[in-house]
Amino acid sequence: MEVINIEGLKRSYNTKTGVLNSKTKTTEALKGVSFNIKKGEIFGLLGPNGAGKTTIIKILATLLAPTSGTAKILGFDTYGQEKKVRPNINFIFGGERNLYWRLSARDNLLYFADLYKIDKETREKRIDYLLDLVGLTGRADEKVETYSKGMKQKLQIARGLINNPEILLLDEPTIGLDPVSSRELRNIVRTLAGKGHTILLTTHYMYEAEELCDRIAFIKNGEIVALNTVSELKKQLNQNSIIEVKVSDFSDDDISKLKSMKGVVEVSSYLKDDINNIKIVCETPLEIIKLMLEKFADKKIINLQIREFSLEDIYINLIGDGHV
Ligand SMILES: Nc1ncnc2c1ncn2[C@@H]1O[C@H](COP(=O)(O)OP(=O)(O)OP(=O)(O)O)[C@@H](O)[C@H]1O
Repeated sequence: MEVINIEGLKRSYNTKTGVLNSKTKTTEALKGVSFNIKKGEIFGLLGPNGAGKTTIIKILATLLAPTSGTAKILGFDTYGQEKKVRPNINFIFGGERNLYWRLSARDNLLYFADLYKIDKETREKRIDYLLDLVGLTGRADEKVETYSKGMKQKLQIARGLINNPEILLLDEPTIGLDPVSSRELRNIVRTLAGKGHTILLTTHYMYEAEELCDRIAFIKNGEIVALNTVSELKKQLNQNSIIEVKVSDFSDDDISKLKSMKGVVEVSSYLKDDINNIKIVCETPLEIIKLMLEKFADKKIINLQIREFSLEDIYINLIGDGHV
């Protein structure tokens, strides 16, 4: 069952430039975006700064009107049917400061529960459940100002779940968090999806998207350039493999020799601690390795591995200069 339907979504921003003789500049942040998300899915929006990801989240969150096209949640238009949409959603923008720092976690949640007019009995049970879900039960009655960044972000997640929303919109949920806190948050997101919540998230962390997302849309300059599961995206890229080699005493001439070997598509390298770190994109990795060991028998190969394309390789291929 699809719970989010986006169809031909466009959004422009008009900004005035200059003070005297000011001119209006129009930015087309979304140029006709369409996609659907199924119930219980974790869907990732990936793309460079300014691609339009937050604009999509804001339109879905009923905070921004589209210029044209539609964004629907559970069949209700996020522009025009806001009152039908809002009880079913909630949103969290990474690093936002809309918690009350002088209040405890529990009192913050009580306050937000009040805004949603949640009855007393449900409210208390839900708050206990959410504090437990995000691992804050032990500190629930301490003031938020004494919390670490990770704890505040976990409380944001609890805040975002206070109305038990079917759909949760997360804009860079783990920004600025340490690896342990990020992992804990990812586990919470996974648990939520397991319970049937649908999650749309943006992130600049490729491993996060790779680990969490059922499907990913890459967005660039306000347009979707690819949309699929990670494994399908990898298949679509091409049939090549990557060989990574660490070798000492490798000259520019040797790199040129590598590049001219049959079956080699692309070679890139960088020097660190006097060791050449070489990445070879090729069609037949085993043959290339055999040839390399023959041609460069006098070189000291420290490490050699064949690996599959990562999401980061796909990102660079789609969003960057077309290379990997
Ligand atoms: N309030 C605004 N006024 C004018 N232009 C805006 C406004 N908000 C966003 N834009 C422009 O719209 C485009 C898309 O911005 P958006 O914030 O959606 O990108 P993003 O993909 O979320 O970027 P980031 O990864 O940096 O958060 C950018 O060119 C941005 O400058």
